[in-house]
Amino acid sequence: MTHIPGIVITGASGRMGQMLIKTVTDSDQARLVGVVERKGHDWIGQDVGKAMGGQAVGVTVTDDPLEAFSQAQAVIDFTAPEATLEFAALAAQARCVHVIGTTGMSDEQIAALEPASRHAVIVRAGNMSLGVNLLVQLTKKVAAALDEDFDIEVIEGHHHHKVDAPSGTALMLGEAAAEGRGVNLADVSDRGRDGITGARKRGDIGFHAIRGGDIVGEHDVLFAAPGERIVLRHLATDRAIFARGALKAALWGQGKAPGQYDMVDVLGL
Ligand SMILES: NC(=O)C1=CN([C@@H]2O[C@H](COP(=O)(O)OP(=O)(O)OC[C@H]3O[C@@H](n4cnc5c(N)ncnc54)[C@H](O)[C@@H]3O)[C@@H](O)[C@H]2O)C=CC1
Ligand SMILES: O=C(O)C1=N[C@H](C(=O)O)C[C@H](O)C1
Repeated sequence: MTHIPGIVITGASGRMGQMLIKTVTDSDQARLVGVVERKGHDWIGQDVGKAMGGQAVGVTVTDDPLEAFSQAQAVIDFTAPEATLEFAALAAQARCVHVIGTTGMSDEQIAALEPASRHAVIVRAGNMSLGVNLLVQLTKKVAAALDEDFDIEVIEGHHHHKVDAPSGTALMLGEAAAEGRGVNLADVSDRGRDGITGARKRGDIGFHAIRGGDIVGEHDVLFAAPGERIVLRHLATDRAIFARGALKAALWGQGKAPGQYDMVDVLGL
């Protein structure tokens, strides 16, 4: 009989947490074995199906991540940077695949994942959807084909609850554009202009963030030259695309060598 991996979802009550719980419980390729919320949350101790307003699913929400991880083969984590760092150490201790969707991590926080990745598989991406990861590849290609006559701007839109900007996806797209051009993103990044900024610097990659209503996630990469413009666009209309990608990553990571991977590895793009 094929082994069906047990999955823990962190940030159970969040927008992505609830979508992930639904995706895993609906799947016949994985089992939901644990759900974690932060200490003091009113879901702790409740059956997560009931807490979500539906039928009981036989999994109780806990604030003890290590206890939950020790029953599992993978942890899917869409929470917040500090929580994700704590979960990385615990997932490594439990030898679970750690799928990280959390965005807004600083360079130092990303570097701090390294010790955990010596003991366990980490799959991290600012966007787990097939469409965006394909767009990343296209952005790299287009940027490599065009010279600096084409100004590159990344424009993103999200719901009014989002706490980080630019989005993780915008940064992935900016990195891809910089890589295609053969430059360092840090050297050319220009974020959110305001005031008398002076004329646009040739070669810069600009970032702009819109926040409003219930926008799930929208990303444009604009290549603008005198006389013509190219726009590469991804529109997310359903968070299920991120949850499906994350579950795919959790299954893909089973039996892989410890290390850090991304969705390009998972999807073979
Ligand atoms: N990579 C991707 O494809 C995607 C990434 N995201 C990212 O996922 C993250 C979460 O997004 P949302 O679900 O919209 O946010 P949210 O605010 O709805 O949910 C976050 C959840 O994490 C929980 N949490 C925070 N600290 C915790 C801790 N120490 N222990 C346990 N739980 C903790 C909160 O209580 C909350 O339930 C964000 O960083 C967002 O940018 C969101 C969608 C797609
Ligand atoms: O916070 C969100 O909602 C999203 N976050 C990710 C990001 O920062 O790019 C992915 C997606 O766009 C939704």
